[in-house]
Amino acid sequence: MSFVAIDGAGYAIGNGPAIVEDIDWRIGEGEFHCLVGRSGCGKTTLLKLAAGLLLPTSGSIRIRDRAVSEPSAEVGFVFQAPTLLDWLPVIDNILLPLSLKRRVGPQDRRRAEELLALVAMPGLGARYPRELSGGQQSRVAIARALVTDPALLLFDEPFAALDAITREELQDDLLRLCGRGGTTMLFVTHDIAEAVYLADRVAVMAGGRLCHDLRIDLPRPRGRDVRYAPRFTALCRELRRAMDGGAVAAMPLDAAS
Ligand SMILES: Nc1ncnc2c1ncn2[C@@H]1O[C@H](COP(=O)(O)OP(=O)(O)OP(=O)(O)O)[C@@H](O)[C@H]1O
Repeated sequence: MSFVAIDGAGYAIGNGPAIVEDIDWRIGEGEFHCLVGRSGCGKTTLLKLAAGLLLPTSGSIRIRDRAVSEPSAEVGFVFQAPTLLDWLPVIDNILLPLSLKRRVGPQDRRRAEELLALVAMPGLGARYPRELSGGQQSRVAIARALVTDPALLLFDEPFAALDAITREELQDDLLRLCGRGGTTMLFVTHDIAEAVYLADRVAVMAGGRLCHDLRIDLPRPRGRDVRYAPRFTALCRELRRAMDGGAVAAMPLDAAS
């Protein structure tokens, strides 16, 4: 049994054309998968289906063999914009998913402080979002998504608005978080190099369908030097060709696990 199993999933609005169509995809527990594709090809829609924010109009999406029918604490979502609440200090922004459901206690606060340290912002819990850089706000958004200990974490181009250096630092933070194991990640990006650096597997989407998938065989742990390796460039080139329509390959996307 795969951790995430997407079988023939599609989504259309009313009688309109399908926005995503015939998606078959398997994600093994603890794996990091990326989804790349041009603007408007349906990436966000697929992510929303996995989050239970939309329901498929055909096929099915299952997590741990249970159909996804609504948002749940098991699935965290990191959006393109950090969407922090300006009037709450950082620590309360991180605790928000818990405080919306129940009273938070000292143990929750300790956990939030730990998460802040994990995203390289130790001791900054009393600051307000307006006192943070864009990169720091993104880090807080990641900590907030982790506070419920989700089994699956979904990212919708979370670093798109950041400068290249900050982006690389956040990618390294994310790899460090993955190194802790446990959380399965599905990450949407326009950026091919970002996908290759982060992922165990990358799927390419075009016109609402998955048209190519590639296992990333770069060794882990990955550090900055990997970006200059010939294999890294070759993998980026293959994905670029697929995005240009130059390669169509084996589907469905079956995780080895
Ligand atoms: N609620 C909606 N009503 C009508 N059309 C929609 C709706 N949501 C998405 N679409 C259309 O579906 C297509 C896919 O949208 P989606 O946001 O999933 O693409 P995307 O690949 O994430 O794009 P981007 O990379 O620009 O964020 C787009 O053409 C979009 O206009």
